[in-house]
Amino acid sequence: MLRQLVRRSGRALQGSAARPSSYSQQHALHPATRWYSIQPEAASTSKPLDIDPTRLSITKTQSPKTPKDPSQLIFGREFTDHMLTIEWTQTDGWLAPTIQPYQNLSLDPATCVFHYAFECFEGMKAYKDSQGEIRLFRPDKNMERFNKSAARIALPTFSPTAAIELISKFAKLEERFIPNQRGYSLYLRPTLIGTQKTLGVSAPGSALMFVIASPVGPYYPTGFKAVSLEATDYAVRAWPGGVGDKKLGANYAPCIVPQMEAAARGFQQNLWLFGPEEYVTEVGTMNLFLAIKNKETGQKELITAPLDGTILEGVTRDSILSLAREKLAPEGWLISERKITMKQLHEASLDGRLMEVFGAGTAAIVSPVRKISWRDTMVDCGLLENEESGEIALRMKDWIEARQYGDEEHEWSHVC
Ligand SMILES: Cc1ncc(COP(=O)(O)O)c(C=O)c1O
Repeated sequence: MLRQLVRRSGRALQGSAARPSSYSQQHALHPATRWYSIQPEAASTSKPLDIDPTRLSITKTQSPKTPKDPSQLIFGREFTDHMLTIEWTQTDGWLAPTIQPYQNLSLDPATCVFHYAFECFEGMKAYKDSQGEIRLFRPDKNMERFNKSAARIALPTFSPTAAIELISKFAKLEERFIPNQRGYSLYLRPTLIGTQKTLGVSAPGSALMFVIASPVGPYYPTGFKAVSLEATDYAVRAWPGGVGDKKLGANYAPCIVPQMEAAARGFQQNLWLFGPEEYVTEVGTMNLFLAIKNKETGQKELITAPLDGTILEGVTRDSILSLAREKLAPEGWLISERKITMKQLHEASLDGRLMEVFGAGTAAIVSPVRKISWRDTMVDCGLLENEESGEIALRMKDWIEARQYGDEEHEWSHVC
């Protein structure tokens, strides 16, 4: 693959003209962001092409795998037979997409992704409904976030609808890997890397988007298991003006040591706090929700941190907020995107006003929290001893799954 890439990049650098494409003529590149438009050479050539699904070529594997027994699946260890790849060069734009047998990438050691972390990714899922149709859940949100991440690190942006069309074809091709049971799905990992061979620190002149797929089972195979968190006060995941709100690989490696430290003390995840106020931001790789009763009025409030640049704009977070506004607000709940400090959370717990706490993300949908270790205190998050989840987390999981598996026909569900 790399040989092809280098050959194409070489030709591109000699200034070959953009190929005509009816798709590309109809669909302009994703609105050029500030970050995209500062790539000087890209701006000076004829208009590079957007991703064009009509140019897709498919090469099927000669040695198809037998899908693993669903009960044996471990998250992210098993992969399907094929991968979707789309190369990009500064001059030609996005080249013809291919679906080809799953294989190693071969990249020169000087490739910029290895040195300066030109990498961003997405995490999304395809589900099989009761009719056997394959459905993506809110892929438009993932592609919107993918473009924002790419633009921030000078990687090329693309048409979200074109990418969704290709990912849909890819997911459908791999449908035999998606078990026909509730809780199972195909985890899709769109990834974009800078592939230019250079130690110079500059915008990559070539890139590769690839999508791989991994069949996954229920996060909690035997039902919810509430987790315990350790509040991390010695390391910061994200800060205003930083890139913590983008899904860059470079954001994840530095989180592992605090995670390991929490694990060494017996906690499943760490809770990221921010600033001297110790605002509660995210938990591990999930957004965080709290259900609290107001001290004076007793009004129930569902709270999550605001999108101020220090948290990832989770698709699940957005889905929960939307469902809460649709279904909980009429029951009298206040739905808030606002800051809350660890001290306020602790006070609510001591007063018996903290009803429940849960993480939210694509992998688990919701992850109930039993307790949080903070300074020398263990903060109780409102679950009874024999309870593994609060009511809101349970209801959210049911509502979201109904839309993921197409039990409830909804615009969030994209039939492939
Ligand atoms: C840091 C972080 N926060 C939150 C989330 C949840 O986002 P989503 O709901 O889109 O999976 C993720 C998921 O990958 C994440 O990595």
